[in-house]
Parts: sequence; structure tokens; C-alpha cells
Amino acid sequence: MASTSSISIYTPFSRQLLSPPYCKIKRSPRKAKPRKLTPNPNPLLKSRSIPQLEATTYTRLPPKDDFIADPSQFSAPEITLSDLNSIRDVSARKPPVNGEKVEEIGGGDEELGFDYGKFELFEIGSDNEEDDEEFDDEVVLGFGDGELGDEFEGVDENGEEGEREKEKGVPAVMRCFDRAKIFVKAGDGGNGCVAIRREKFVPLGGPSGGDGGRGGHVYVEVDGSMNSLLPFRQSIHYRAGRGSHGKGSNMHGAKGDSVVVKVPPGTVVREAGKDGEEGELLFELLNPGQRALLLPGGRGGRGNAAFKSGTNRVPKIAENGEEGAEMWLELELKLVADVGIVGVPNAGKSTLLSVVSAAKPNIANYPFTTLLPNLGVVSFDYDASMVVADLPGLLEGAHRGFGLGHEFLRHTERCSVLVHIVDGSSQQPEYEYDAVRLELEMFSPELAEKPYIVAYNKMDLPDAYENWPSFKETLQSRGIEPFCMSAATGEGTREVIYAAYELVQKRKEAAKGEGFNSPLNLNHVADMVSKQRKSPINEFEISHDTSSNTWNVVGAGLQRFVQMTNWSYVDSDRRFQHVLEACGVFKSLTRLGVKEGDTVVIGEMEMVWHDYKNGGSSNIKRRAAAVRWPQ
Ligand SMILES: Nc1nc2c(ncn2[C@@H]2O[C@H](COP(=O)(O)OP(=O)(O)OP(=O)(O)O)[C@@H](O)[C@H]2O)c(=O)[nH]1
Ligand SMILES: [Mg+2]
Repeated sequence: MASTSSISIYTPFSRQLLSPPYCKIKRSPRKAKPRKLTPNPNPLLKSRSIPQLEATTYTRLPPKDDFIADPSQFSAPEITLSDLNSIRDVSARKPPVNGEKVEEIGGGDEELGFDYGKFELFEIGSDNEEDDEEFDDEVVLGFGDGELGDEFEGVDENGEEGEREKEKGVPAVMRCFDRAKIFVKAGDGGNGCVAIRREKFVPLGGPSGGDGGRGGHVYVEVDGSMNSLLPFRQSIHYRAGRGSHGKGSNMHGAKGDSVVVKVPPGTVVREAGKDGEEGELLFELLNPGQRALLLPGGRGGRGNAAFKSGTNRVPKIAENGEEGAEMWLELELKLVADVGIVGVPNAGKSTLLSVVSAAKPNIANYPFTTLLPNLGVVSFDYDASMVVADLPGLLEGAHRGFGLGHEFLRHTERCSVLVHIVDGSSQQPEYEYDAVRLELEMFSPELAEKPYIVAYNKMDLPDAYENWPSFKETLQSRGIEPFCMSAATGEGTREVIYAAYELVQKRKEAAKGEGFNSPLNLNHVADMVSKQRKSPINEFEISHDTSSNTWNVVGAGLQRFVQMTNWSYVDSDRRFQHVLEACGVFKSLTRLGVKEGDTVVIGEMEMVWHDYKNGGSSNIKRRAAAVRWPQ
């Protein structure tokens, strides 16, 4: 079978600063075979030398020490964003044979004038035909002696695309903590109690077993002081407390402790999807203090005092507490800010935020200083304010997850206005500007339609000062009026931020006309769970598996009833039979042709069918150790 490998190459912009460079060919999701690094036997892959190039944009974070303090030294022949594309384009080609594959890779490099003299080339995979079939997309080419996969924490054996996107060019420590997956479980109800009142001078005191307490609820609440989902890296499971069991003397159990999951403003809550797919959107929490009841706690089981009746005055029966619902949630943070500051790494975004607001973001002369978005409130003289977000740097390919990729772009979706900072001291500010605009457009056309302001930064540097007229002319010819400023000295920043404020106001005016959307009922998940719990016991479906003579009776009400039946009490069996009879399960099974010895499964319970000879009615009995635990 011909190999259909697609190649994606991760090439650092600055070959001097980043090592080791490597390229790799996508693996198919099928491979499960352990991979070996074997020297490439192909003589076409010769060693070549790497040119000493530098640039001001980066795909990956080099060690801090490798950075040169003087930004003027970051002048480089332009091997930046678009060059990367031409390398990536190789991935579109389909190399039919190994030899050609090598030529293509070499060809791509030559076009760029890259020379990999310092590095050895490895081919990972097998040469023979059989293995080619299995690893058909699996050839991984590596340069240098760095072990593939080591830096790419999460390169998964299944080759899942989502995981891959994450890992592109970003070590784990650098990821934004704005996505999290957590498990929540409402508390189970406490069990009811069987007790008989015995007291001096109170003969025949009667049943006095109390009910169990309700399980704790699960809430999701907005905490205004949070700005990332970082805490969810530490704790993933959130379980509400279970209710206490009922006691004698009609003492009801205490309620379980509720659990409140605190999230930052702007968190989107989804049910976790299966097979890597996005789950159903549950709600979005925008304002501090907003609270949603997500899962209600399970009901407490009734004690024997609740079962007292005219015919059974001392019932020996009590219920189990109802199990609390549980689910996996996906949390995604989208910042709620009026203005988002975007631009390539090191452009001066954090510096601008620090100048116009009281925020104190980290500022340093290396890319990806900002890994988590910073928020700042800009106050104006006339009692007006707006929230400005300084976002992590953007690289070409970000819309495909490159750099901090989606992690960053997602935050811009909620900003009503963007301030695009252009690093005036870069080699080609116009090019840098176009690349960032393109990324925004590729990520989402709606994002590209948002009003924006272009701010040409670092005017205090001679290079930037010289390039400003040509940059301005280029943008003016496209109908855009750029601003110039020096974030370091504060000059021109006021104009930029005022212009942004005006745009924000305009957007707000326009939004007023669009009408007010009534807020979503945040408790709708809990309502749904409660409704499901109330589903009638006589609504069920029966399916028959002829091979094993098993009858499956499925119904939410019935399953809940089975789960709450406490088999340790003598009257429970009788009540169980009676309820199944009354709700029509026996009748339906008989009509469908159930036979002596057939298995009947209701919820977690497996039972055996017995024809009741004497009275002509039917009966089922629990099997010994009949509880079927959920898969
Ligand atoms: N000379 C000069 N340097 C500036 C100016 N603005 C920012 N810088 C410097 O540029 C470097 C990067 O600034 P940051 O504000 O951290 O850049 P950033 O865009 O937030 O970078 P990331 O967070 O890495 O994306 C720092 O050393 C700043 O001191 C400016 O107007 N003039
Ligand atoms: Mg920054």
C-alpha cells in the first residue's frame, strides 16, 4: 500500500535560539506499536549546516538565558511566519515512496535556504512493506538528538487531533489554564431507619424510624477574584456530602453538605462530550456572584414511621437514600472584557496595560511572558471605565492551535473591541500586522469583523521611528488610520485608549438596539434531573434478549425504586412484588411470554422469573448476589 503520510513541520523561527528543530509526519490513529528511533539509512538525507538566523517572533519558548537583553540585536533576515507556511505546505504533498518523501522535505528546506548540517536526521518507523501499511502515516522525522515526544507532553498514541493541537510548539507549563474537565456528584440521600418506640409507660409505642437526610447539592458559582481555571488542575472531583441516616425516636438525618464549584467570570459550562467531541452547552456564567444549581442532592430514604398504615401498623421496612446524580463537566474560560489587546509576542501588550490601568502584569523582554490573560480596569476622568484584557502573544498558525493558539484566541471572542499592537522595532511591521490579522480572520470571521485600533508601538526606538511613515502610509492606503505610541514612555497611549473607549461606547449603543435577551434559567439542569426523578413508575419499556432469555425492564421511575429498596428489611420484598404487580410489569411480562427460569433485569437488580402456581399469578425472585453493578 502506498504511504499516504501528511507532513507537518514545526520549524522554529529563530534557529539560533531554538533547539532542537525537528519535523514530523503525522501518525495515523491506528498505531499502537512502540516506536524506535533508528538512524535513517537513506543516503539522500545528508547533513547540512544551519544558518544563524534570528527573528523577533517565536513558535516555542527558548530558555530565558538564551535571550539577548538588547532588543536591537533581534534584527534578522526575514525567516518568519510566511516561511513557516511554505514548510507546512509540504504536508499537503503525498510522497508515494520513501525516496521522494525525502526529496520533498529537502526541497522545502532548500526553498527556504535552510541547512540542517548540525543535525542528524532520523526516521522512525519501519521500511518494509508490511510495516508501511500499519504505520502508513507514521513516519516521524526528527532532527537532532532530542527525544521526540519528550517535549511534547501529551503526544498521544491514538493520534487524537485535539491533543495534538494543544501540544504544538508549547511546553505544558506554558499552556493557558482556561479549559478544565471536572467531575461533579451530588450527595446521596441518607438511609431511612427501622425503629420501634420502647418507653416506660408507653406501651406499643409503634414505629419511630426517622427519614434519612437529603444529599448535598452541587452549585457552580462565579468568583470575581478568579481569572483562570488553574485551581481545577489541582482538584478535579467535586462531591457533595451524603445525607445522614435517619435514627430512632423519629429523628431525621441531617442534610449533606453542598459543594460550590467556584469559576471565574466568563466560564462556559458544558457537559463533557464523548470521543473528543464537544459536549452540550449547559450555561455561561458571566457576572460575579451568579450561581447555578447544577445537580440536586438525592432524597433521603423514608424510615419505617413513614410506612405505617392501617393494615401494617409496625412496618419493618425503610428505604435507601436516593443516589445523587453525577456528571463530567468541561469548563472553558472566555474572558469578559471590553477591549482585548492583541499582537505578536513581545510587542508591548502588557506594557500598555500597565500604563493605562493599575494592573501589574509581568513585563519582560522575551516572548510568552504573558501566559494567562491579565485584566485591568481603565478609569477615565469623567467617571467612566472599561475593562481591558492583555492577552498572550499570537503566532502565525494560532488558528490551528500553534503557539498558545486557541487558548488565546478564544478570549478575544467576548471582547467588543480589539487593540492591535504592532512592534515597530520588528523587521517588517506591515508584515507582522498582516500575519496577525490573517490569524484572527482564519480563527473566526466574526472576530475579524470586530472594530479594532492599530497601535504602532516602541516609537522611542530609532528603528521604529524610521519605519513609522512607511507603515502609516501602507495602512492609510487600506483605509486604516493607525496610532503611534511608546508604551514604555507612555507617549501616545492616552489617544489609543480613548479611541478604544469610543469604539466600545459605539458598540454598546448598537447592542442596545438589538434588544435584551432574557437570561437563561441557570438551574435548568437541576430542574431536568428533578423532573426525571419524578417520572412515573408505570412508564417503562421491555426488551427481550432471546439468546440468554433475559428480559430488560427499563424505566427511570422503576430504576429509582429498585435503587431505593433496602433489601435488608423483611417487608421490602413484599412491597417490591406488590409495586411491580401494581404498575403492570408482571402483566406485561406475562403477555410478552416470559417463562419459568427466565432472567428479568430491572435497573441494577437481576431476578429470576417463577410462575406462581397456586394463585395463578406470577412472581419474581431476586437471585442470590443478584445486584448488578453499573458498568
Ligand atoms: N523601547 C521600548 N520598549 C518597549 C516598549 N513597550 C514595551 N517594550 C519592551 O518590550 C518588551 C516586551 O514587553 P511586554 O509588554 O512584556 O510585551 P508583550 O507583548 O506583553 O509580550 P508577551 O506577553 O510575551 O506576548 C519589554 O522588555 C518591554 O520593556 C516601548 O514602547 N519602547
Ligand atoms: Mg505580555
